[in-house]
Amino acid sequence: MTSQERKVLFFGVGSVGSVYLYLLSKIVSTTAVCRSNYDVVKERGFTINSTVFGDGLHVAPHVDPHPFDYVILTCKVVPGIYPKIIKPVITPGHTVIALLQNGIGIEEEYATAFPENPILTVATYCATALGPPGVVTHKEVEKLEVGSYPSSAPNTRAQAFISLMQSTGATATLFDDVQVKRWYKLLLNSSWNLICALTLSLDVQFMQSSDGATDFVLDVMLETRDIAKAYGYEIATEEVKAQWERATEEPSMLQDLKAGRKREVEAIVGNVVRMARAKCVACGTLDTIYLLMKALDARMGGNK
Ligand SMILES: NC(=O)C1=CN([C@@H]2O[C@H](COP(=O)(O)OP(=O)(O)OC[C@H]3O[C@@H](n4cnc5c(N)ncnc54)[C@H](OP(=O)(O)O)[C@@H]3O)[C@@H](O)[C@H]2O)C=CC1
Ligand SMILES: CC(C)(CO)C(=O)C(=O)O
Repeated sequence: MTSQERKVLFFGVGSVGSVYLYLLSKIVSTTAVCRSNYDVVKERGFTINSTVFGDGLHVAPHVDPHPFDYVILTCKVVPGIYPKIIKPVITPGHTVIALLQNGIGIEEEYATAFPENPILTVATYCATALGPPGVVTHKEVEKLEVGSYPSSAPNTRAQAFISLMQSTGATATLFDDVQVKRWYKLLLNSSWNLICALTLSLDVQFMQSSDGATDFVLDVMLETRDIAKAYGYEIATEEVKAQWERATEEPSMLQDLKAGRKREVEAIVGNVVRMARAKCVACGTLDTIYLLMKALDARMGGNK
C-alpha cells in the first residue's frame, strides 16, 4: 500500500488534533470528527499558527468512506465512553488505533474493546491552544514517542505509523516499551496541569506566588517518578529536573477549566493515585491534589 492510498480518521479534533491533521493531510486522505467546532471547520477548515511549521497554515478535512487504516484519537481522555463511540469506524483486524493523549493507564479499554486491532500509545509533545473556533496556536515543541500496547505486541504497525508521520515532517520515534516515556511526560502533567488549574495560574505566576512554589512542583514530579519506579520504569533525578525546568505556560487543564470544558482528572492524576495505592507507594501530595481537583471538578462541571 502506498501512502497515497492510506485513510486516516482523526477522532476529536481540537488543538493537538488539528496540527497532526494538517501534517497528515499533506500526504494521505484524512477525515476529521469534530463536535463544538463542526460548523466552523466544515465551512472554513482549521487555521494553525505554529512556531514550528509556520503561520496561517490551513487544512480543510473532508469525509471519506470506510475502511480506515488508522483512527487517531486526539480527544481528551474521558474513561469509559470512547471505545463504544468509535466502534463503527474500526474495522476488526485492520484499523490501527493510535492514542495521542496525555495520562497513564489509558489503553486497556481499547485493548478490551478491540482485541483484533493494533493499539499504539503515544506520548505527545505538542504545546497548543484553541483560539476562536477553527483557529489553533502551536508553540515550541512537536514530538511523538510511539509504542505498541501492550509493549509485548509486535512493532510492525508502530513502525509503519512512525514512517508515515515522519514523511509529513512530524518527529516520531519508536520505543519497545513506551510506558517509560508516558510516565516521563506525565511528570509535567500530574504536576503543572493540576497545579495551574487548581490555582488558576500560568506556570510563571505559580512559581512567583511563594518561596516554596517551584520546589512544590518538583516534589509532585518526584512523587510521580517514585510511582513509576514501582511499575519498573526508572527515571533519574536529573531527568526529572529536566522536565521541571521546562516551560509549560498555560497547560491544557487550565485552558479547559477556563473554557468550561471537562478536565482529564482521572487519566492524569486519578489513575496515578490508584496505581500508587495498588503498590503501597507513598502518594500523599498527589492524593491531596486529586481530592482538591475532584472538588473543583464537582463545582465547575464542564460542558462535555
Ligand atoms: N493542548 C496541549 O498543549 C496538549 C494536549 N495533549 C493531550 O492531547 C489530547 C488532546 O488535547 P487537546 O487537543 O488539547 O484537546 P481539545 O479539547 O483541544 O480537543 C479535543 C477535541 O475533541 C472533541 N471531542 C471530544 N469528544 C468528542 C466526540 N464525542 N465527538 C466529536 N468530537 C469530540 C472536542 O470537541 P468539543 O469542543 O465539543 O469538546 C475537541 O474539539 C489530550 O489528551 C491532552 O491532554 C498533549 C500534549 C499537549
Ligand atoms: C506539556 C504540556 C503542559 C504542554 O502544553 C501539556 O502536555 C498539556 O498542556 O497538557
